[in-house]
Amino acid sequence: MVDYSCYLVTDSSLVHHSRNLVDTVQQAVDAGVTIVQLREKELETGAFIELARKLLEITKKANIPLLINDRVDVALAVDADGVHIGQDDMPLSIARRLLGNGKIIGVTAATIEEAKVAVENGADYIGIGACFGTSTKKLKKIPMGPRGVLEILEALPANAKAVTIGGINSSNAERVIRHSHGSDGRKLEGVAVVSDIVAAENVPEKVAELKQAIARGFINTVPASIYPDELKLKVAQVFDKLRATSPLVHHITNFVVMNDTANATLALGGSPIMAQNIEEVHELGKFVGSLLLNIGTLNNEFVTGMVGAGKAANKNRTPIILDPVGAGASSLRKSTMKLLTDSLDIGIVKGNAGEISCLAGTGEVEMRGVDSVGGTNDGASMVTRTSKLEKSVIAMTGVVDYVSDGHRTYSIHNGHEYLGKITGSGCMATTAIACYAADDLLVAAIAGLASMGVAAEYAAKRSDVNGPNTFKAALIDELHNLTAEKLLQSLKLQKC
Ligand SMILES: Cc1ncc(COP(=O)(O)OP(=O)(O)O)c(N)n1
Ligand SMILES: Cc1nc(C(=O)O)sc1CCOP(=O)(O)O
Repeated sequence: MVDYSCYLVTDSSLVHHSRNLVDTVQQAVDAGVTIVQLREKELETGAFIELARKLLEITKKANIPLLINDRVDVALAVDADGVHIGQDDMPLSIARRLLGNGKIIGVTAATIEEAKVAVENGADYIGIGACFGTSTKKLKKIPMGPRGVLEILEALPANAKAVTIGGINSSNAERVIRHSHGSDGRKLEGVAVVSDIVAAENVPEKVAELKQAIARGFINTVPASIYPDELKLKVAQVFDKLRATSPLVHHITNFVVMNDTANATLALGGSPIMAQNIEEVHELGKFVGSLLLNIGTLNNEFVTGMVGAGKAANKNRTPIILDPVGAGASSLRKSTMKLLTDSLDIGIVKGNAGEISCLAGTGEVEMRGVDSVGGTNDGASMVTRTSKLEKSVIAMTGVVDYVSDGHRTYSIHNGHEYLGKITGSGCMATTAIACYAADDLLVAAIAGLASMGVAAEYAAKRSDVNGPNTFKAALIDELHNLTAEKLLQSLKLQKC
């Protein structure tokens, strides 16, 4: 059985200046890559064969396969373990005739049709790409993201094997593999990586990081169900922990709500930092407990900062909470949401019904500006479906709030109509979720929405509240006055 899980594809033009390609492959193999493909675009045949012989010596000692990119003649000359061919290379049937059945043949596919034809014609595995953008190769098509990879995978027979390639690195490999877990239990065999390994300063460290990320991606545990009373106790526990630890919540958020969300973070017990400049997000990333991305008022600086901070957060395993404000309202917002969900591992997405339906791609709930027009008749199934699709916890706000991790779905029946009469209450709910995100993400999403809902009920009851404006001030006060006991007493939580 071939192990495709950590697949190194070479490119000597990208090798770090401190080594040559042979050293790089030796180090990567020693660190545990499971298969190597020699991919050289500029080498003459003689030099290609010489290099292939050197790499074959390394891979044979480690008992892993060496494949040759495009060049069936070189594979035959050195008796390599097989080839990887693209759509414009030698046809699969001829390559098979020349190499015989004992050799591995991989074929690149960018569409369902290409993948199906390759499998029908006997490809041993499919290289699905490009998953993400890459500077290693000029791409002919827009990257398909993890969702596009899953669509191709699910169209193939259950026993077909596939890896994905294009922009894979140690900070997104876990998400890419996890995202490929299909409804029928199938998944990718692994990920193929060029620059993240060959250009790395420290190859063994990089391969170790990648292997850990890949291993995490393959873990497919179905979480145990939790009864609402047990969950309420967990909410009370995480509230006490929040007050004791005061985690730093990094916001890249819109300027309409920035001040209110910073105050809501402080009132609930977290510590806010608002920073979007790419020059500082990496430095800050080392210290924050969670990263909140809110697309409410977009410009290029915000988007660059979000992607940069998001990648750093994924690398540091810091949870990301996304608020796709008004995602269905314009193409810019929709494409930004797609960019973020495709390129980052998002822990929790919080949105109203319109935003969540836009994320799911169903458009079943319309948007007017940043607001949903109406709701959905079946919020529970909408969040469960979207969570399964996105592999993120989904928190959907409305008259009733719904939270799901794809396996467990709950509804929260707290709040007050004034929440819909002030700007930024949805963004504050996302902030509340981010304050709890150091813990289990399902619990965090419920605790955040519960805190907002219960604080809103206490605020609306106050004698000094006469309308939306006084309510907003009272809401910040009541987030500050919240206690674990109040949450336990007032939280109305149901299992769906
Ligand atoms: C594992 C894997 N998947 C896809 C490719 C791309 O191959 P190809 O289409 O032949 O393009 P080039 O590599 O020749 O640029 C690959 N090499 N490996
Ligand atoms: C060789 C290759 N094939 C692709 C495809 O889409 O078929 S993308 C790609 C380059 C992948 O390089 P990196 O890991 O550095 O992003």
